[in-house]
Amino acid sequence: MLHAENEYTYERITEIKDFIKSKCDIDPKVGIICGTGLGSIGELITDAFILDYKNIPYFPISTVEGHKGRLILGYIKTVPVICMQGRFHYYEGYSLSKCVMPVRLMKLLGVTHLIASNAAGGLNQDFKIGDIMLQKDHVNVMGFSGNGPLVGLNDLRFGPRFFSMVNAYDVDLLESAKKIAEELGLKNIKEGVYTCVGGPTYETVAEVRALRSMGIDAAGMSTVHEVTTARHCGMRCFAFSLITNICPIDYSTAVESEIHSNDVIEVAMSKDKDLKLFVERIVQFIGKNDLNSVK
Ligand SMILES: O=P(O)(O)O[C@H]1O[C@H](CO)[C@@H](O)[C@H]1O
Ligand SMILES: Nc1nc2[nH]cnc2c(=O)[nH]1
Repeated sequence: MLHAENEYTYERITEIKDFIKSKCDIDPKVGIICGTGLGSIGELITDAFILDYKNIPYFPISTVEGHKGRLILGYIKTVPVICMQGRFHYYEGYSLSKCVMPVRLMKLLGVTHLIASNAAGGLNQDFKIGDIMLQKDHVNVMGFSGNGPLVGLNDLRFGPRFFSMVNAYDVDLLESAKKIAEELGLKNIKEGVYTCVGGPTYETVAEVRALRSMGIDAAGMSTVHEVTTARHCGMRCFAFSLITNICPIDYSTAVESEIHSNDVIEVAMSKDKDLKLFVERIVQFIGKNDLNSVK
C-alpha cells in the first residue's frame, strides 16, 4: 500500500468539490476535523448542510466507533465552516493519501484554516485524563520510514515538492487559543508534542518509554498526516488533543491501567461542553482576525 498510486488526483478531488458545490453554496473558510468521540463539535454549526460520506462520490466511509461519517457545511457565529464528523485512519485500511483527501478537498473549497482535534493517550506522566493538550508540534514517526501522505508524484497545484514543517502549528493561533482557554476558565490546558502511530494497537510499555524519550507528550493515530497535507497546501493549522487516558510507563501499573476504546469515547464525550465553547471561540477569533492573512 505504501507506494500505491494516489487515486485522489487534483482532477478527482475537483470532481468531489464540484459535487458539493452543486448541492450547497456555502464557501467554507475554516475546516474542522472532529476526533474520536468529539463529533458534538459539529453541533455548533448553524444553517447546517449535511452530507453522509456514503453519498459523496469517491468518498471513503467511516468504519470506527465515535466517528459519524458526515460532512457538515454551515456557520459558526457567521464564519463559514466545513466539518468532518468522523475522520479516516490508516488502520482502517486506508492509505495515508486517502486519509488526507478531505483536507485537500477543503483547500479546493476555499478553506484557509484547519482545526484538527483528536483523542490521545498521555505519554507525559504529568498529564491527567481530561486535559486538553494544545499541539505545539509533532513527531512524524510513520514518516520516518517513508510512510507519509505526500509520498508519490507531487502535484504543484496543491503545493511544492519540498517544504518546511517549522511552524506547522501556527504560533499566533496557538497563543490565541491559550488566551481563549484562559478567558473561558479552562483549567486543564497543557501544551505539547503529539505523535501518530499506525495503530490500531495502543502502546506497549516499551513503546511508551521510547516515544517519551523522543520528547513526545501524547500519542494518537491521526492528525499528523492531516496537518502535513494542510501545510503543503498553505493552510494555517491549529490542533488539540483531548487526553483520554494515561499511557502506562511502568510495568507494575500497566495491567491495571489497560486502555479500552469505550473509555476513550466516554472521556471524549464527557468534555463536549468545554470543547464546543473552546472551538466556537477559536473559530470566531479566526473569523475576526485572521481570514485574510494566510501564511
Ligand atoms: O485520532 P482520533 O480520530 O481522535 O482517534 C483516536 O482514538 C482512537 C483509539 O481509541 C484512534 O483512532 C486514535 O487515533
Ligand atoms: N496511539 C494511541 N492512540 C490513542 N487514542 C486514544 N488513546 C490513545 C493511546 O493511548 N494511544
